[in-house]
Formats: sequence, structure tokens, C-alpha cells
Amino acid sequence: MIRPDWKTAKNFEDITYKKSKGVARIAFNRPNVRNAFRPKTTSELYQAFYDAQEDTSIGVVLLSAEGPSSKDGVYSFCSGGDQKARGEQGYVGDDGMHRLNILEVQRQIRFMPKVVIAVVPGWAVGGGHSLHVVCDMTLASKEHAIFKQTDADVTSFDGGYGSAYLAKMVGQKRAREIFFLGRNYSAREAYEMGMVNAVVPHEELEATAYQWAQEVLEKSPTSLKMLKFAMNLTDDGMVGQQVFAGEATRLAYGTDEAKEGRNAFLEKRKPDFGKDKWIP
Ligand SMILES: CC(C)(COP(=O)(O)OP(=O)(O)OC[C@H]1O[C@@H](n2cnc3c(N)ncnc32)[C@H](O)[C@@H]1OP(=O)(O)O)[C@@H](O)C(=O)NCCC(=O)NCCSC(=O)CCC(=O)c1ccccc1C(=O)O
Repeated sequence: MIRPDWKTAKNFEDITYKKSKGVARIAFNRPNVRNAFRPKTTSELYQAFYDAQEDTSIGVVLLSAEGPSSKDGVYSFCSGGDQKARGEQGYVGDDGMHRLNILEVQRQIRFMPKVVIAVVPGWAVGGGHSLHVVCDMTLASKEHAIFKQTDADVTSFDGGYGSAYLAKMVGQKRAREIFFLGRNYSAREAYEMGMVNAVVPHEELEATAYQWAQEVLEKSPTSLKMLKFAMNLTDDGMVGQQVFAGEATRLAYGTDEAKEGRNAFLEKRKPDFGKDKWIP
């Protein structure tokens, strides 16, 4: 098993951000409020995910959480939007603006051409639950992970990936139960429903996530990217098609045809794509 050699990539207030051997680890760091996110948190998440996307040495991102709480020893992944920061039009940051920008982070995870794994050591609730849903895979602590949807308790509902995509994952009846009853589900129950890939002893959770990441890193980057976008496509409508097709265009750029098309334009002549190129 390859051991991580985590190096801090950037210091933030509400999250930690580290890298090791092709893996980025982005972790919530507000354990005393069950890792609830406020606008500062989402802004920092956005910056870290953007950095991980741009860094060509990074192939896998782990979305995890620090903890446990120093107050009561409870572990959490994320308890969603910080209700203390909630205003009438969103969550209010230091600049006084009302924002709903966790959705931008969801889109980063969804459209990132790299694999994102949710590492759930404890509570995954509300918008925190939706974040694990949008990640490509989820690993959960056998002893401490609890999955719960409180959106209908606090009138802050995720009508996008958090609910509709969840329904594709666990089935309509189960998704409706999760949202309409707001019950607690263990890691095992979440696994049986199909929204968790593996239930892992708590002590081994981070090492297992790193091991999964290393296995992913052995695969072809282009294949992983195209497969992720292909699997997204049918649920993402025209945007899904756009993202997948953009990568197809990028692949086409490497062909002789594309080079001839560009060169002909620059040389102000008609392109000559050659004969016998119409492969079946
Ligand atoms: C997570 C709990 C079930 C854990 O329960 P328990 O172990 O008993 O702990 P508590 O004693 O309740 O909590 C300990 C401590 O943490 C504070 N805290 C916990 N969660 C939050 C939170 N979300 N916000 C603020 N503070 C929180 C709690 O007050 C305690 O503090 P003390 O000072 O020690 O008293 C339970 O805590 C719980 O149910 N939490 C609330 C879960 C919740 O309802 N979350 C919000 C759901 S809505 C959401 O996430 C936003 C959705 C969203 O983001 C969105 C949706 C649609 C469009 C756009 C957006 C968007 O972009 O924002």
C-alpha cells in the first residue's frame, strides 16, 4: 500500500487543502459545527477545486473532512449550509452578499475531468448529503457515517443533483423516503441503497480512500475523463453533451485532418483532407 506524503497546497480558514502523489485532498474544517458551510467555505472550496482541476499532476480529488468536534468528539462530513449565515436570499458572507454558491461547487465536481471521491467520516446532512451524491464515488465510515436529508425541515431544498440525481442512484421510492421522512441512515444502509461504494472501518477510511485514488491513477486519464462525461451525459442534457463533445473536439485536434484544416486557413488555401479517409 502506497503511503501518502501530504503537503499543504494552500492555507485556508474553513478547509484544509493538501496534495500527495497525484491526489488532492480537500477537507471541511469546521468540525465544531458539523462542518457546515458558510460563503467563506464555499469560496475556499471553489478555489481549491479550481486549483486541483488546473494541476496536471492531480488525477483524483478526495473530498473529506477534519474532525472530530473538539466539543463532543462527534465526526462529520458536512451538515450543509450554515443556518446561522442564512439570510432571506441565500447565505450571507463577510461582504453582505446573499449567495447560493454551493451549487457552483457541485458543478465543479460534476464537470471536473478528474475523479472525485467523497470520504464520509460522520454526518452527511442536507447540502452535505448532496455533495456526496454529486461526487463520483463515496466511501463511508462503518462506525460513524450517518446520511440524512433535512432540506424539507429547514426549507432549503436542493432540486438538482441532491434530489433528482439521487433518485437515479437509489431509485425514486428510496429518494422520496430520504427527503420526505428525513431519517438517519447508516453507512451499511446507504451502501445497500446504492449511494455508497464501500463501508470502511473508521480507522482505515482515509488510507482506503488514498488506496482507491492510487488505483484510479493507474488508468488512462483520457479514458477516465471520457467515461465520466459519458456517464454524466444522459442526466445533464445539452450541457452534458457540450462537455462530452468538447472533449471529442479536443481529441479531433490531434488528427491530420484537424492540422490540415487549420493550416489551410492560415495559408489561405482550400483544405486537402486527402483520399481514402472515409473510414467505415
Ligand atoms: C447534523 C446534525 C443532524 C447533527 O446532530 P447532533 O450530532 O445532535 O449535533 P448538534 O448538536 O445539532 O450540532 C452540533 C453543533 O453544530 C451546529 N450545527 C450543526 N449543523 C449546523 C448547520 N447546518 N448550520 C449551523 N450550525 C450547525 C449546531 O448548532 C451545534 O452548535 P452548538 O453551538 O454546539 O449548539 C444536526 O446538527 C443538524 O440537523 N444540523 C442541521 C442540518 C441542516 O439542516 N442543514 C441545512 C440543510 S439545507 C442546506 O444544506 C443548504 C442547501 C443548499 O446549500 C442549497 C440548496 C438549494 C439551492 C442552493 C443551495 C446553496 O447553494 O446553498
